[in-house]
Amino acid sequence: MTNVSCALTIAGTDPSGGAGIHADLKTFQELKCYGMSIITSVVAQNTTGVQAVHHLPKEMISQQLDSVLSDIPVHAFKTGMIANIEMMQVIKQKIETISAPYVMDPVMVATSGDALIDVEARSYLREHLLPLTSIVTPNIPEAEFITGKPIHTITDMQDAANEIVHNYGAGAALVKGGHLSGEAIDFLYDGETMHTFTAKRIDTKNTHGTGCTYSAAITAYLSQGTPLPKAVEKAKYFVTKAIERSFALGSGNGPTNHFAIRMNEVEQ
Ligand SMILES: Nc1ncnc2c1ncn2[C@@H]1O[C@H](COP(=O)(O)OP(=O)(O)OP(=O)(O)O)[C@@H](O)[C@H]1O
Ligand SMILES: Cc1ncc(CO)c(N)n1
Repeated sequence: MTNVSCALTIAGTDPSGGAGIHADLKTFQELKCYGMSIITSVVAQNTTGVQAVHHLPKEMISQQLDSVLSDIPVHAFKTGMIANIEMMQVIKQKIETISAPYVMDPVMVATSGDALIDVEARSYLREHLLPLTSIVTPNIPEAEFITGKPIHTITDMQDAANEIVHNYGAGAALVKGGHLSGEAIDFLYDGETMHTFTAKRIDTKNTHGTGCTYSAAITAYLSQGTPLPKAVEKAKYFVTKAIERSFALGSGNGPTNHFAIRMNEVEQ
């Protein structure tokens, strides 16, 4: 027996290394988890956008899940890009058997603006997967889709978090303010308390994969037994450092820096 924490991500790929499965595994590694991954779609993308997408057959997604679940414990897991309803149905069936925290990043559109999931799959995600979550981490446009209401203010964000838990059945909702101006404020509503996480806004265009990195960090901390609000607090610190020290790589939105905290430690 070993006491390592095992974290699993179910998501699409990013060959340029900044988002999706790649961001998730790098984050798991930095936060000292044993990382595992189920690939849903192979995405040809980079810092400028998405060039092509190839979806894996649902049978292959199912088989990857069987390979992991029949062999290795999962202490927390996350989902990211799940492109269509067929995939969602298979994933739903499998994850219902996992008794570990479930973090959903309700990925719909990439930082570049490219759509990553079918329009009709958005509603399936909301109706069938959201009620299974321990926490969902929508950005503003995703929270607007889930609630069907526009979000312009901090009060709108808090109302959305509340509604996503009470009306749509999420275990908890973290509504992220990356798309608003001013401080980078996120609200976590866990069914009882509205928690606020604030960081200074960093003046950078290098935000490719911030949502993936943040939700992967939450998953990592939950897999290690950290309680939810503390897991989000620590993940917010991690993602803020990763943005602060992001890489000016590529000609579009550069990637976050998954070893920013380690670099800090080295320099101090
Ligand atoms: N410029 C910034 N400075 C500081 N924090 C930021 C900045 N942009 C985003 N954040 C923070 O990064 C985290 C991810 O939020 P964001 O809203 O960007 O997610 P997202 O849109 O899902 O990401 P992605 O671009 O990967 O889809 C949140 O904690 C948000 O507050
Ligand atoms: C595979 C994948 N998942 C999520 C995002 C959102 O950043 C992305 N760009 N690519």
